[in-house]
Amino acid sequence: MFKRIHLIVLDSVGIGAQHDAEDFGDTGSHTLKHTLESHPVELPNLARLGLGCIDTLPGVECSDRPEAYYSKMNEVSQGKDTMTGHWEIAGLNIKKPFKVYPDGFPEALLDRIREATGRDIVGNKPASGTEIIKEYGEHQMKTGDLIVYTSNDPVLQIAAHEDIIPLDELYTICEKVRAMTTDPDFLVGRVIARPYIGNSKDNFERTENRHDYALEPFGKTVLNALEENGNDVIAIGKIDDIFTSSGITDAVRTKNNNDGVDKLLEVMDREFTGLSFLNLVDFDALYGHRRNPEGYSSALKAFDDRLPEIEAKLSEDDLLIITADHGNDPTFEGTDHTRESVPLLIRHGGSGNYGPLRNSDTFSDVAATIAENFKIGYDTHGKSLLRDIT
Ligand SMILES: O=P(O)(O)O[C@H]1O[C@H](CO)[C@@H](O)[C@H]1O
Ligand SMILES: [Mn+2]
Ligand SMILES: [Mn+2]
Repeated sequence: MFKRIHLIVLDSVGIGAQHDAEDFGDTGSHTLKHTLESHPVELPNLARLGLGCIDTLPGVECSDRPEAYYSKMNEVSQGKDTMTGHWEIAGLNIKKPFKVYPDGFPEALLDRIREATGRDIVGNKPASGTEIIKEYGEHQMKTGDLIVYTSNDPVLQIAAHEDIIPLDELYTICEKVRAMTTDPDFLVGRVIARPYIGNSKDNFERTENRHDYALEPFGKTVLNALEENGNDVIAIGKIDDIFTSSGITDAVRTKNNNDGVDKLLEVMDREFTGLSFLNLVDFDALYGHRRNPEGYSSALKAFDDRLPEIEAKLSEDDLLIITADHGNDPTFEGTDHTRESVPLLIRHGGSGNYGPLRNSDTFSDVAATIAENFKIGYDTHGKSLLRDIT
């Protein structure tokens, strides 16, 4: 039994279209391969763990003596968004896809928002967040209207210039809209505050004051089971938002991927028993959705550079699990997530009998592994990998 499990989600770092990718319009997507083909970088530490043995990846050799267990996992849930991916990692199977709004939100909902906020609304369509502020930002600066938009993800996003709609007000508006969008008529997976600054469409820039308002997970997760059992569950980065704090005993905020690794290292220095759970969102938010393979490659390299610092803190009582929540191939058409399998890398502080694990039919194998390790009798459709981890 490991005293602590450190789970890292590399947000959107998929490893190739999974068997049902066609149903999602994502045939042929492959985040890691296409990113590395487009902008080659060396990932010596991920290669050392065995990343290049999971699939053929340009520049990432399959190590003869991998220093981790490796495999890939498929997503069983009917969705490819962040909440669905993380909730499945934590043991749930989301059978009914979240509602999406390809034609914008219904007028009745917009009316409620207008009434509750005293502001009018522009946008109301699927859009890229950087494009929509170019389109409506100057209008917002003149009128104070809210810029509401969505994507292929189940999200209602509100972009607001920080000088026109102060952050406090934007957050209050998002909380109100969150409360309006939990019933089936207007169900939205996440409401997201998207503040930005600048004085014209040529220099608008989004800030790190983004805030996500998710829904409560649809069932009991392994995080809830851990908490009930008296274990620590330390959320780092977006994890607290993704689970609406449910099953989380402590939350640490982060500014970016690099800060996320810093915060994980600090958490690893603490005395605790249970789970640390980190999400590194920059891969997805800054590079995947922006279809920027060069930035994506650099972010992979930056994470790879820092991996030895994390490994150096692993004792024999610590298990490190690295995986992802969906794909977001920066070379693929559109600007949305891609339905992909995800890599799974697992190691502890000692020298294990490292090598391939069976592939997983569901991300919930991670939850089952955590549950078995902490002997908390959590019921999930996932199957534990623990007996193969020596
Ligand atoms: O284009 P931006 O605003 O970055 O939005 C992206 O971020 C959202 C939440 O992760 C996704 O649904 C995607 O639409
Ligand atoms: Mn994600
Ligand atoms: Mn995303």
